[in-house]
Amino acid sequence: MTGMRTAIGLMSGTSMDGIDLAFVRTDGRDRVERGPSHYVPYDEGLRARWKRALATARKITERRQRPGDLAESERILTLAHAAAVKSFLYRLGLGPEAVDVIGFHGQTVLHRPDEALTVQIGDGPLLAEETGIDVVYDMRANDMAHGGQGAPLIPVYHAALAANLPEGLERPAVFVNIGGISNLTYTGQAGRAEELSAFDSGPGNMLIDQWIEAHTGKAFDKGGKTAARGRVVPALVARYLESPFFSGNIRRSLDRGDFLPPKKGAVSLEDGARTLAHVTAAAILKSGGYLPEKAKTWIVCGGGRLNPVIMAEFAALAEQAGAKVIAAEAAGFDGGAMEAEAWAYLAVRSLEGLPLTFPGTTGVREPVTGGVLAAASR
Ligand SMILES: Nc1ncnc2c1ncn2[C@@H]1O[C@H](COP(=O)(O)OP(=O)(O)OP(=O)(O)O)[C@@H](O)[C@H]1O
Ligand SMILES: CC(=O)N[C@H]1[C@@H]2OC[C@@H](O2)[C@@H](O)[C@@H]1O[C@H](C)C(=O)O
Repeated sequence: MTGMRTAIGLMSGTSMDGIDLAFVRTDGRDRVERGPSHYVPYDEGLRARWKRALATARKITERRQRPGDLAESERILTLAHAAAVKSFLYRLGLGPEAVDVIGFHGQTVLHRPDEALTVQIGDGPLLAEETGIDVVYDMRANDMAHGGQGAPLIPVYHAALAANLPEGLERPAVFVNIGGISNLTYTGQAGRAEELSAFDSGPGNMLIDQWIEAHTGKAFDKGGKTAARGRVVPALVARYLESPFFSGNIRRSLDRGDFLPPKKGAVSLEDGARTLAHVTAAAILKSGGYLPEKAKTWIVCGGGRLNPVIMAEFAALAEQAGAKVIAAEAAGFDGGAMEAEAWAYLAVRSLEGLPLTFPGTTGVREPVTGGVLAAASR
């Protein structure tokens, strides 16, 4: 029988708000025991640094290039992750020997699937040295080398979770992550990886975040309070939904720069926030039309589930389509930790040489494994 391993997954997503950590015991197949999770927010200085890194990274033409101060940012990001791992272990009363492997996502600073170019800053060997734990990192590269779009990678973890969906939940159930960007996973009737159908579905919170920050200096619309005071501006919604991304072409994954917030002054702060919350929900429904079957239940994870206006807009649109929207917690999962859990699971799959991606997830030619191992010297 294949053994279980303990892993910590680390996710610094496109919202660039902080580091999610999760502890998982798994065989990298269908056995998954979810453990505790933790979150370490970035301070304003770091968030500003990652934003500058996105601009600097536009110069990159080959994924190993680190123009300007990107190498320094990579080191700072890695050390922030090492500190987060140490504080997580300290809280759990564990030492590094209790963990077999870390799954390290790093920070995406550039994603151009059409040019087979995806760049995550994050120094795996440095993280292994700092923590004393083996690290699997750079999990998107091998997929791209085999014709995939390098994202999304979470679907194979959704497939493992789908094996344990609660009774009474109407199928098909589709996982939706509403992070900076949103993405969908249809796991198929049997929850088998070969039946997976997954792709990015549109802007998640990133437009709302940028809109709120430009007007108020705050990082996001906490509790959807600003959006709740506004109204939907249909002409603005139409402009977003007319994007060729929604017309069923071949793009399965998005970059932060693929959608931009409205120009300041185009509409009021409140109407902008409300309209963008509607766009987030409408984009999911629109992209959901390309799944093999219509969703009956949408299981929402990611920070967007904490924005009641996004959730209300989504629930209303889903109801018109005969479906229900529930937060991941209502299905027994942790909607905040799911991506970090996935990175722990993927790291174990990588060690096992199991595929991370499939034709139905990233468009890769055939199922491929991925990730690079940086061994710790213990
Ligand atoms: N209490 C809240 N009220 C409203 N919105 C919230 C709340 N908490 C988090 N969010 C939103 O969720 C975002 C963070 O979501 P999440 O951590 O899932 O994104 P991510 O993992 O960085 O992105 P991705 O999944 O695209 O990589 C925040 O930037 C904010 O927009
Ligand atoms: C290139 C990149 O970092 N993509 C992210 C982003 O954030 C959400 C969506 O776009 C998803 O495709 C992906 O992250 C998740 C964790 C994934 O790969 O499954």
